[in-house]
Amino acid sequence: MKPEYKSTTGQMRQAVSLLRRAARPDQHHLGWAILWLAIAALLEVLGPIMGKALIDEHLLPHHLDWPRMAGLLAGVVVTGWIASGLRYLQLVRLSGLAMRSVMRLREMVYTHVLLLPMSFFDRAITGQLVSRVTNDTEAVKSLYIQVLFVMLDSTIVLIGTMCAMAWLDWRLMLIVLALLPAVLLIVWLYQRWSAPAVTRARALRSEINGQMAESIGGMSVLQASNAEQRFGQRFATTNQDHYTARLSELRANAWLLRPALDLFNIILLAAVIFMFGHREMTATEVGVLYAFISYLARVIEPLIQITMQFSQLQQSVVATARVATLLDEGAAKEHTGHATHADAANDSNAPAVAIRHLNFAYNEGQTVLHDLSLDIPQGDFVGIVGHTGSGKSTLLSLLLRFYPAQHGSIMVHGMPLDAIDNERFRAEVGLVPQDPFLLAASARENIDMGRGLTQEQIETAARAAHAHDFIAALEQDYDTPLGEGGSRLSVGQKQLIAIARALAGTPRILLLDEATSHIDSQTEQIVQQALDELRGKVTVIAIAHRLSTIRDADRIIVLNHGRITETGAHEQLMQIDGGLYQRLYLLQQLAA
Ligand SMILES: Nc1ncnc2c1ncn2[C@@H]1O[C@H](COP(=O)(O)OP(=O)(O)OP(=O)(O)O)[C@@H](O)[C@H]1O
Repeated sequence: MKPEYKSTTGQMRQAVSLLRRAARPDQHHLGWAILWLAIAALLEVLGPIMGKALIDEHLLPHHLDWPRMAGLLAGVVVTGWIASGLRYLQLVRLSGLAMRSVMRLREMVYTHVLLLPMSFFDRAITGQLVSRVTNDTEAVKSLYIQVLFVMLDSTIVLIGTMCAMAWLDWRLMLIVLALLPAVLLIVWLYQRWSAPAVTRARALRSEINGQMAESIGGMSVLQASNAEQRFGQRFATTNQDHYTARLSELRANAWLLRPALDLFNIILLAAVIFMFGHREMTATEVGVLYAFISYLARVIEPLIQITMQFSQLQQSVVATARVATLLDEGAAKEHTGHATHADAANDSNAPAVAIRHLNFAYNEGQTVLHDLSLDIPQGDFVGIVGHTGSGKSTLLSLLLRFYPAQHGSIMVHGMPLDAIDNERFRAEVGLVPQDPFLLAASARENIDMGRGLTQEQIETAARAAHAHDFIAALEQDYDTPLGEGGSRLSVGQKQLIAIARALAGTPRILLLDEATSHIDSQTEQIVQQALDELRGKVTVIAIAHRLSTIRDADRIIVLNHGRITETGAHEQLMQIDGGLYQRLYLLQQLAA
């Protein structure tokens, strides 16, 4: 995934639409928050008006009406106090909204990632993806608090204060208003200056996560190839770039934003005092001056608040836009075909797999499979062999619907692959991958994989895979935690668990992608025995590098540069003088 440098407006639009989506169930809170914040702003605006009344009507004319004076003074204090209380409560309300929205957003992102097509993961970098789900969604929370609370609150206070100023002296208010566009100019300049740095800093942080995850994941290879220094240097460069990007962001803040706003504050005060200086001060104008100066702070402060949030706001908008981009990434085609298990089961004469004129390329112009046609009868054991890169795993990926074929067709039990609904398809076809993927969970959970299977189903599958005995010997048998990636098992045992997992779904077709490549001959025999017991009941399609494992297959398919060059049983293929299979087999015999 490359960092996307979209326009700020584009990012903002993306971010806002995502925020609205995530906050939809909490929308009513927003209405209430606006109402209470408006009431708080009104109360706050009342303070200087009461202060003005105290000065103009009592202090200057020495009209010492103590009860009314005490009332006005208490009014100034109490309105300010209630306004703060209301504002605090709205902050709590909006923070709750923010956290619930982030929770929803995380769920949305994770569920979406689970549905992405395999082609997406060919490009994706794990660390960056994890960063989207965790860091970026967390940054969205700041966006809620900033946009919803600070911005909303500050805008309401600003509007209230301007109205109160207009009521006191509209000409003075106009002067203040005329000067406000200067703030917008400052903010615009700041944004232009700092936006590229903000985007860059985020992208680099993601890159840092990516590098960390990659290095930790491949630590044994990294250390064994003495690459620590090189990786350390690469990391240091990215880290330095990140530091530089953050620094230019801070520079924009320190050199432009803060000084410009302070200067603006002084200009505004000077303008108001200058206007008063040019007028004949009457006694009543002292109160107005007091109220005006009080209000000026209430104009400047929200403006500073709004502008000071921009740096955080930009970071959050960038993060939110990246989450939105991930959510826009097309999910894998939802297969909702009506061809169910029952339909397929009825067609008992149809081949388990029928492939016609299949062509496939990962990237345009680089065809990996060329015009493949093939029938695999139900219950057959078929081996697929060929050189590295000949397209064996690709063929399996297409049978598993991980990628759509560009030309040609694949039928499973007489049904076009696309027409079978997802759930049935996954139940029908089991996979034992080359590298068994084990969760940091118990043996039971690893076989079950969230399918809600009974203990009996799990045990039957484990027995069929010859995994029951070693699982039963673990201290908590099926409930024993297997460690991260199944670290407490041998490679062969992991493979047997993976076979048990595939068998537990009672598939009618079992795909094995070099399932015996990492295991010793003894374990291989166990796997072989397990597969032999499935013969006739399940259609087995096995990719094999070690040809001894498919020697007894009903049919062996030899792939060469994405084309089927030979097919037949072992004996038949051995008859083809100079044939690829014969050469591969003899080579392996020699090596043994
Ligand atoms: N995700 C991918 N994106 C682009 N090209 C790919 C991808 N996976 C495989 N290829 C290419 O497709 C070709 C066939 O690869 P494939 O993995 O199917 O071969 P294979 O016969 O299974 O090899 P091996 O025996 O080494 O596993 C290779 O040239 C490979 O580089």
